[in-house]
This record gives sequence, structure tokens and C-alpha cells, in this order.
Amino acid sequence: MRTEHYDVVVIGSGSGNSLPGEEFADLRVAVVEAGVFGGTCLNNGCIPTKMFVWTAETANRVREVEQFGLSAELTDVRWTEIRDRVFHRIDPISEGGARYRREAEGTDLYEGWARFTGERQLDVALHEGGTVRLTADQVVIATGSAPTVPDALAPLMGTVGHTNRTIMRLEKLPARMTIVGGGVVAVEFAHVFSGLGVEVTLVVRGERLLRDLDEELSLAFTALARKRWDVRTGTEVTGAEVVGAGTGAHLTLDDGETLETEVVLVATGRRPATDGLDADAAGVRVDEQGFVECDEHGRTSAEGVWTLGDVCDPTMLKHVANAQARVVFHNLVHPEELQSFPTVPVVAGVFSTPEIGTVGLTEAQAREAGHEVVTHTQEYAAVAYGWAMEDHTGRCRVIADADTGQVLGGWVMGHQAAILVNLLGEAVISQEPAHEWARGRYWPHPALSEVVENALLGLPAPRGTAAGR
Ligand SMILES: Cc1cc2nc3c(=O)[nH]c(=O)nc-3n(C[C@H](O)[C@H](O)[C@H](O)COP(=O)(O)OP(=O)(O)OC[C@H]3O[C@@H](n4cnc5c(N)ncnc54)[C@H](O)[C@@H]3O)c2cc1C
Ligand SMILES: NC(=O)c1ccc[n+]([C@@H]2O[C@H](COP(=O)([O-])OP(=O)(O)OC[C@H]3O[C@@H](n4cnc5c(N)ncnc54)[C@H](O)[C@@H]3O)[C@@H](O)[C@H]2O)c1
Repeated sequence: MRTEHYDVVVIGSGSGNSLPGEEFADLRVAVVEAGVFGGTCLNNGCIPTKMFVWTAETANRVREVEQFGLSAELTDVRWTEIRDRVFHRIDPISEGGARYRREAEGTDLYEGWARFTGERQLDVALHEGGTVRLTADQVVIATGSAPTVPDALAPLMGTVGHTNRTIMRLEKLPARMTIVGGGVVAVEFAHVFSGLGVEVTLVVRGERLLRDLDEELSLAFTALARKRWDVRTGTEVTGAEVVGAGTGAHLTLDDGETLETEVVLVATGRRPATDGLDADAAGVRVDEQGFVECDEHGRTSAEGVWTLGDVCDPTMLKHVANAQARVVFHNLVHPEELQSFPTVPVVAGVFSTPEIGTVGLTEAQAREAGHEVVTHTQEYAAVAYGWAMEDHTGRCRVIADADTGQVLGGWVMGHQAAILVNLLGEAVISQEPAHEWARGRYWPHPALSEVVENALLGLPAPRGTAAGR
């Protein structure tokens, strides 16, 4: 077997591909990729989904103009054109990235599946045939995560059953789609396809959508979702079969009903991609959920083996993976001055309808952490820009410590929520009492950011202050 030695081998070309040019200039580096070059975010995650999300939102906007004294009609949804606009932009980026890695001096790309066969030693089963053995001074595990498919839905995969990897490349837009799962992937795609005119049914095991989020948010979002989509909570799929020579499916539900649908999207969560990696062989410890264990510097249990991104971090967010990549690639070449993964609270967006932004602790987590909690909710409808938008559902909720007034977390649900929540994030990071932080800066009037300003100012004064006593 051919063997090659490198200074660094990176497994996974998502965030693992963001190698620092200058600092790595003198290193011999190999990137191994088993799937599409560029990873999930570029090819079948964040970026294409948001291109579809914006399109769906634009379609929804057209449907809602009447209230403003305007008339417009959405007369056509040209799926092929929508799909091709997205992938004619993305595919060349992926192909260009792969070409660059193949051709650039100092880096090599191996296209195939990597598995550990020893300490800092990997065998790559190449797509072109054959196996190459790679050894390295340092290895980075950046294998990301992969969608899970419950056994009951397995018979549909490859025909009418899809995951995020294939759903955006459908040949034609179906009239009806069933989405199984109630998490982020499910509600983003429900927004996309319903916005484009598809009748969407969600089959959700739990009692509400987005149940990992603050309970009040999850309940409010679920109530709104029921008005747009057929949401079957407390329901599981127990069986599935392809019908009509591959043109549809019958799903058997645990309440005895049979759902007839054209296309099924499985959105039942993601698993860290450690199956088939044989991490054991390298002395890399993996926890019982499959995540690679690591310390705050990205070091695994094996000397010289590092990790970053979804494979080691249950938040499974791209900005988190990118931040970790910056740390790990610094640490690889600066062992004497190790950096740590950021510890600031994570902000996140859910790009559905309505959009959601979250940061920090939920109310339940804040109580569990021992805080006496105060909260305030500010409606979009009560600020000037909300009036302009005729918004009746948007809101921002702040969760703070009753004694100190420090913001512990919060969320925004409504137009541009994922941007607005960054302001709340700044308030959390500041560790200042909410009122002081809000009063310590200007807020452009009458921008939507007044929702966040008023949410902070609406909190009761902290007990420790004269005003709060
Ligand atoms: C539909 C969807 C939408 C999303 N939207 C957002 C969003 O809006 N915002 C956000 O922050 N996050 C979003 N995410 C999450 C985001 O995509 C991930 O957090 C991010 O891509 C993780 O990056 P990574 O580098 O850890 O893994 P990946 O980008 O998944 O890269 C890992 C790579 O490793 C390869 N690989 C795995 N095992 C092996 C092996 N043994 N040998 C060789 N190669 C291997 C895989 O093929 C893959 O290309 C979304 C995810 C999905 C599924
Ligand atoms: N905007 C974003 O930042 C964004 C967008 C998409 C995905 N992501 C990331 O990707 C990750 C995965 O998202 P996801 O939506 O796939 O997972 P998730 O964990 O958010 O949701 C999975 C859903 O599937 C349900 N489920 C699990 N097993 C099931 C089964 N056997 N039968 C029926 N239902 C089942 C769960 O109850 C849950 O409702 C998330 O952690 C998220 O961070 C982020």
C-alpha cells in the first residue's frame, strides 16, 4: 500500500478546510474528504437553505401585500429556475475549492473515506479505487455530522425519502410533502416548501416544535406553525412504503392513520460523524453519543490529534465550528501559546417563518443554574417599526438575574430576529445590569432594534439597586 507522510492531515473539508495560508505555508498538509468538497454548510446546509429561505419569504411577502393597500399576485413558482440559481452558484465554489486544494503547493486532497488504523495513521479508501495510508505529525478530526434516518423511514430512502442532502435538488416541486421531525431543519424546510406553494405536513414526536428552545418560544412558534402547516404533534411514523411506482409514499402513523404524500423529508436529527472512523485505533475517545471528546483547546485524548466542529460540539452550528477551526489551526503551530474555544454564549438563528434568534440561557436553564429569574417580553406591535410592518406576532423576551439585573439570555421571534438577537448577545456578554447597558448607548429611532431596547428597559430594576429595593 502506498504511504504518505504529512505535517498535518485534516479529515473533513467543511470548517476543516479553512487552513490559515501564511502560518501553514511551510507545512505539508493533506485534506481528506469522503463526500462533496466544502462540507455541509456550503453544499447542503446553511448557505443553500438560506437562499431558498429568502425566496420563500419573498413569495410570502407577495401574499401579504393586500393589507398595505397594494395588490399583487404570485402567479408562478419556477422551481427549476429557483433550484438552479442556488446550485449554479454553490457547485462551482465547491468544485473550485477542491481544485485549489489539489493544485496548491503544499496541500493535497484525498477523495475517499478515512479511518484510523493506528496512532496518527489513517487508511483512505479512495473513490478512484485503491487505498492510501497517511501518517502525520498532527491530525485534525473535522468530520462533522450526518443526518439520522429512523428504521421506519428507511424503505423510502433513495426514492421519495430525502434528507437535507437531496431535498433541495428535487426534479420537480411536489404538491404535498411530509416532514418528519420538529427541530431546526424541519421548520426551516417547512417554511421553504410551504412558501413555494407546497402543502406541508409535519409529523412531530414531541408535543411542540423546537422543544430545545425556551419553552415560551417553542409554544409560541408551535401555535403560529399550526396556522401555516398541518402539524401533527405527539405522533410517530411506524411504517412507510413507496407507492405509485416511486411517485409517492404511504406513512403509517402510531394513531392508526395513513398519510398519503409525494415526498418525505426526514429531519430527525444529526449524529456526529464518527461511525466508521475507528477512532479507537488512534486512541481517540468518543462519548456515548458519538462525539469526539476534547478539551478547550481542541485536543483529543490522543497526542497530536485535534478536533473541531459538529463532530465534537453538540451545538452543531457553523459559526461555532469556524471559531473552533481558528483556535485549532492556531494551536497546531503555536503549542507554546495555546488558545481556547470561545466561552461567550452562543447566538443562533432559525430561519423559518417567523425567524428566530436565541442567545444564552433559557428560563428553565437559568433557574436550574440557581438564578432567581426576571423576564420581560416586548412585542414588535408596540414599537414604531412594528406598526409600519403591521406585525402582530413578533416579540423579544429577555431573561435576567433578579438580583444583579444581568442578562442571562433571551430570544427574538419575528422579522430579522437572527440579527436583532446579536444585540441581546452583546448585553449578555457585557455582564452589566440590563438597564445600564441599554441606557449606555443610542438606539436608532425608529428601527426595529427598539424591540430589544424596550425589552431590556422593561425588566424590573435589579434588587441590589435603590430603584429595585
Ligand atoms: C439543513 C441544514 C441547515 C443548516 N443551517 C445552518 C445555519 O443557518 N447556520 C448555522 O450556523 N449552521 C447551520 N447548519 C449547521 C452547519 O451546517 C454545521 O454546523 C457545519 O456545517 C459543521 O461544520 P463541520 O466542519 O463541523 O462539518 P461539515 O461541514 O459537515 O464537514 C465535515 C466533512 O467531513 C466529511 N467526512 C466525514 N467523515 C469522513 C471520513 N471518515 N473521511 C473523510 N471525510 C469525512 C464529510 O463528508 C463532510 O464534508 C445547518 C445544517 C443543516 C443540515
Ligand atoms: N439555522 C441554523 O443554525 C440551523 C439550521 C439547520 C440545522 N442546524 C443544526 O443542525 C442540527 C440538526 O438539526 P435537526 O433539525 O436535524 O435536529 P434537531 O435535533 O434540532 O431536531 C430533531 C427532531 O427530530 C425528532 N426526532 C428524533 N428522532 C426521531 C424519531 N426517531 N422519530 C421522530 N422524530 C424524531 C426530535 O424530537 C426533534 O424534534 C441542529 O443541532 C442545528 O444546530 C442549524
